[in-house]
Amino acid sequence: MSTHIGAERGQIAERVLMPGDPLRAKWIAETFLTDATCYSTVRNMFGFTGTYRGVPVSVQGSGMGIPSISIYAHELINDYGATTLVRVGSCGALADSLQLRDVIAAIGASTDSAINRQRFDGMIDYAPVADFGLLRGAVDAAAGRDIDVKVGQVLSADVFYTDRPDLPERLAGYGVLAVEMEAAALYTLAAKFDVRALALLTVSDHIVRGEALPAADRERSFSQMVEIALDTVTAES
Ligand SMILES: O=P(O)(O)O[C@H]1O[C@H](CO)[C@@H](O)[C@H]1O
Ligand SMILES: O=c1cc[nH]c(=O)[nH]1
Repeated sequence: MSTHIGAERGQIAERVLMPGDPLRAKWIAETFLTDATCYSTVRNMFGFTGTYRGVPVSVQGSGMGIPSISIYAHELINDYGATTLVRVGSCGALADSLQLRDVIAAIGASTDSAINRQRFDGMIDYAPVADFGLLRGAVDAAAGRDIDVKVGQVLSADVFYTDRPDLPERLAGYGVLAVEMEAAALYTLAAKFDVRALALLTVSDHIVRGEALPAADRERSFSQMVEIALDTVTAES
């Protein structure tokens, strides 16, 4: 096992879906995968492997925030050989055009995290971006299911209860659709280790309008996003 995942090498598929919520991981495995088995309960950050249309797929909870997803993505890639990581998360909408339950494919992720300032000595504003093949695959998969996926940039915020709500709202004026807390780290680590990553997000609340879905819906109702993710990761097999 690795430091934070209780699986043997070979128990985790090359294709991994990564919800922040470990109970969303359980719901995805039980609802969408065939013959899913749980390979890790360490810290209750559940991981499952099964098949989707005959292709091995794993689902690993990432936890909330950049430090947590960085640990799981690092170990999935370096200890278990994961090559395709698709985050399936929730987000808070900034753009007026977005409605609750809309699905976003994050083409890039701005962040207020210092991870890349540290990495590049504060000299470079690194731009974490999605893998283009996965992004195109997700757009095609959504079209095949008649789902209107919104492609755009998101903010990966370090702080959920921010003292500076003016900053995300200002970013909305620069095309940032929504706020979540992990994509920038996932994209950066995927680039560092030469693997593929994409963040798909479902709008669970609207930050500007003050609308929100309940916790049970965030855990167990984002079927469209999950189906797009599964179609995408299994498209080339
Ligand atoms: O629903 P998940 O995937 O956890 O994603 C979003 O929800 C959490 C905050 O409530 C953060 O992790 C944010 O990125
Ligand atoms: O990070 C997040 C996720 C959902 N909603 C928010 O407002 N922020």
